[in-house]
Amino acid sequence: MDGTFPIGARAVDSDVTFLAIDPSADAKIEPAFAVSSEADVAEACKLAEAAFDTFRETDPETRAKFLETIADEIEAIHDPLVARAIQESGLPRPRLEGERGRTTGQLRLFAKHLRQGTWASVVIDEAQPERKPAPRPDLRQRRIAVGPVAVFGASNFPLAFSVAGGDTASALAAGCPVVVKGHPAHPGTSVMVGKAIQTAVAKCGLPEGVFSLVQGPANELGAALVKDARIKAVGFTGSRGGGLALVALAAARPEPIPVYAEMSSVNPVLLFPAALAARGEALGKAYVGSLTMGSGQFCTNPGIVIAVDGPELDVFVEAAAAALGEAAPQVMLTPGIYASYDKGVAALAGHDAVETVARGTEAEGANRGRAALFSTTGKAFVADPALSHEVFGAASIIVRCADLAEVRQVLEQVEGQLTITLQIDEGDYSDAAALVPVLERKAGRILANGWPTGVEVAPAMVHGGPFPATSDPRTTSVGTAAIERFLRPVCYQDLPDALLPKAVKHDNPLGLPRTEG
Ligand SMILES: NC(=O)C1=CN([C@@H]2O[C@H](COP(=O)(O)OP(=O)(O)OC[C@H]3O[C@@H](n4cnc5c(N)ncnc54)[C@H](OP(=O)(O)O)[C@@H]3O)[C@@H](O)[C@H]2O)C=CC1
Ligand SMILES: O=C(O)CCC(=O)C(=O)O
Repeated sequence: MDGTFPIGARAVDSDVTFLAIDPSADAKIEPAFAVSSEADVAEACKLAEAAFDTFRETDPETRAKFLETIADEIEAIHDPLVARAIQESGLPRPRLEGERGRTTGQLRLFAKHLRQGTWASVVIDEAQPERKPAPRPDLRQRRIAVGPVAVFGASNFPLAFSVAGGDTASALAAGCPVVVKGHPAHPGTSVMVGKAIQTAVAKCGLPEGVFSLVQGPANELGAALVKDARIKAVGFTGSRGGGLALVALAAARPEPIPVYAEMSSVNPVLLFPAALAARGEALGKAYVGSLTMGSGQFCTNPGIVIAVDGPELDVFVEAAAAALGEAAPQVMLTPGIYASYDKGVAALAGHDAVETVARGTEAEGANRGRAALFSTTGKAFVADPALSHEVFGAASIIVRCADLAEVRQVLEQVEGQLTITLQIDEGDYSDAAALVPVLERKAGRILANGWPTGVEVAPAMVHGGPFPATSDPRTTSVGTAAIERFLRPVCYQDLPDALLPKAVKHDNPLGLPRTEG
């Protein structure tokens, strides 16, 4: 691996460099990576703009093959890629092996989706020249790519939400050239994947500007990318502060653009009485499994448990406390993320209305997050909105409510969420049904008798939700529906067939599914 980054077909170097940090050893690691300049950002955007009209009009089969070629190229570097990602993220091998599979799997899923063709949403309203009192014109609608897209790699998924992650896969599938701002926590992983995409662009004979990667440790770089007039949409996963900063930058441009930011979620879990009575102990253990997985560094992490107080809840809490008390500390992604976790845990531990129920075992070594379990009352939770804020890591708070009416009150207090989980048995169905309208208002995904971590990449998935889970609740960043963020409709009225794009020509040469009006 060298320290250059791909801009179009070139490998770009610089005298200004930065090093990755191995969070496990708390040490800087070689090699040095070139820091991209604002001129590199401008060059990447210029190439992306130049590539746009050709790339967006490639037929779906060409883009499907391109996505599959990216997946093949990533698979070809599996061993060194996973090894480098382990070093840069502190995440364990099985997790990163799985994440590599998820990354190539979602690229191939988008290839399949492109071949199915529904994404183009072709609608044909044939002309009705004889219609009275006025004839109807011939109207043909399809969706086209919005333009070059900026994607911000996420720190917590160095593969599946990073350079070739869901945002990039969906934007490329839509026909949008992509400029990625790599996360500075994993520059080596980013460069390896970036070069795999660069190779796939060349192998598929596509214009070089279809993909570029910029990276560096200062956020001015990302800001320059969002401000570049050639960028037409942004995909982001990270902090609420970071996401909102990008939303503000995009809105302040002379031409404002959409930012699809996935930010902050505490993913409430509701324990209903019959389920608690039947399997409180098993639920307590399983909850800690979901909470501590990956050191809790998932935006789907179950950060709040809500239940009616009583002896059945005590059984759950005791089982959870016992399991969490044995949880070994795990390396967190970056020293900064570890420090902010520690600060968040200390704030909860010092809160007058919060009891510390259990802590994981003592941490030895740097950047190790010690799991933390807290509890509070429904009343205290409703009185202090700070108790519902995300602490990114393996920390969670159990909210003990007086009755189901207070459960509802607590639920109304929480902000928009990616997920809400119900633990229910048949005896709970009528209580749960009464809450469904609240759940729908609050979350993008409602699940029963499972745990929110481990998002399925599938056509029906919604990985989104009302603010602050995302900046735009109308879409998803996981699953094939993510392509819709990067498409817009165009209507062709009475255009002669010779001028119509293939997608809406009279003889349908691409064989795309059509809705006839
Ligand atoms: N809910 C979730 O899914 C996640 C939440 N987080 C939260 O984010 C915290 C920090 O983690 P991190 O992953 O670094 O997330 P950040 O939001 O800080 O950073 C993500 C990316 O956005 C860029 N960025 C951030 N702020 C700006 C800005 N003002 N202008 C331009 N670019 C910006 C960063 O660049 P640069 O590094 O150069 O600043 C980085 O490339 C965690 O402690 C956690 O609380 C993190 C990951 C996932
Ligand atoms: O739980 C998952 O699989 C996905 C979580 C996620 O999207 C995130 O942490 O950013």
